[in-house]
Amino acid sequence: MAALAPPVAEVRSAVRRSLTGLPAGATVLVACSGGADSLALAAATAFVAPRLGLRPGLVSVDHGLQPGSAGRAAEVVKWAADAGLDPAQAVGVTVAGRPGGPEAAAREARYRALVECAREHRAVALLTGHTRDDQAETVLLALARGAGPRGLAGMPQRRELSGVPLLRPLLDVGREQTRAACAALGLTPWDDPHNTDPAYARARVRHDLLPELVRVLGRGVVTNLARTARLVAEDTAALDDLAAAALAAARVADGLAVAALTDLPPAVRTRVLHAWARELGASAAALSYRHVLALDALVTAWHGQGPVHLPGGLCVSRSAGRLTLAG
Ligand SMILES: Nc1ncnc2c1ncn2[C@@H]1O[C@H](COP(=O)(O)OP(=O)(O)OP(=O)(O)O)[C@@H](O)[C@H]1O
Repeated sequence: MAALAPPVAEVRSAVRRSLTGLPAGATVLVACSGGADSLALAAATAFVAPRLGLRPGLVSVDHGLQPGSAGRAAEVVKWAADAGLDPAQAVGVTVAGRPGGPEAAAREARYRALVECAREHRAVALLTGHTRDDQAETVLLALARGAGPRGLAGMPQRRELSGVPLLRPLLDVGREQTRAACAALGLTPWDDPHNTDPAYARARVRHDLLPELVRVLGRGVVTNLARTARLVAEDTAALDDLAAAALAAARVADGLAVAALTDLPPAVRTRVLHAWARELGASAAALSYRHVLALDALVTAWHGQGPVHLPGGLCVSRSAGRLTLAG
């Protein structure tokens, strides 16, 4: 028997680690674009899942934005069905124009369709092919836009999306490995032209910035950026726990007691205010650093200023030593 190619073994091990412990008999669904990362993931899942008593399936979303996209999704699905993935399904979505550009709209439509599919098939996990290189790019982009620790923490290995667990089994695997795994298995991945289009910041980071960083600082850069994300994520989780306890302690019937907030470290206090604003109904996407700073000024730089306006038409004011929702 031919020896197993190391990249294939590496991708399979990563998938095994991610899927171990899921309930036997359950369906796990791979989100596959046909690109090297998600194709390697799908092939590994087709191999590993049945050995763990799980049922592997695949869904490929056709955004309808490029010529031939429906044919490509159909090819992925045909390959998947032959590889034993069931369901193997293509789903078309309509991408509406919206602020943030077509990429943002496509991502939103894609995740909505993927979650619907996962629900329909009662999947216990939806798997995406994000790699260590994607993580490094995410960290660099977050650093450049001043996103703070929440951005620098990058993508988690696991999160919930509208009640569906989303897993990223390849977050510790390099992109080179997924390409090599596809080659070793005789699979021909599709190369998304968007991934090389310099109009997109991520494509510029991928093709210009990261290779330059590797050239200047050495090959460890990608792994080190991904490790930074993991370390920041741990610290951020600890600060979030402290903030949750501080928020509970600051609550009064109609808002928050300023005296309970004043002496908190800024990193905890701003988290308390962010979490409270979210509770009041401000959407995470619309709530900016500027809003949180304005709330913080009601606590730490109080000179009788007027209310703070938050996204969603919310209005917070300070009176009698409390922050309350006005109106
Ligand atoms: N059209 C799609 N249908 C289904 N899943 C998708 C689609 N596009 C992206 N995904 C999922 O989201 C992940 C990240 O996609 P993205 O395009 O950001 O990265 P990528 O590095 O180009 O990945 P890939 O090489 O798998 O296309 C993919 O690995 C895949 O799991």
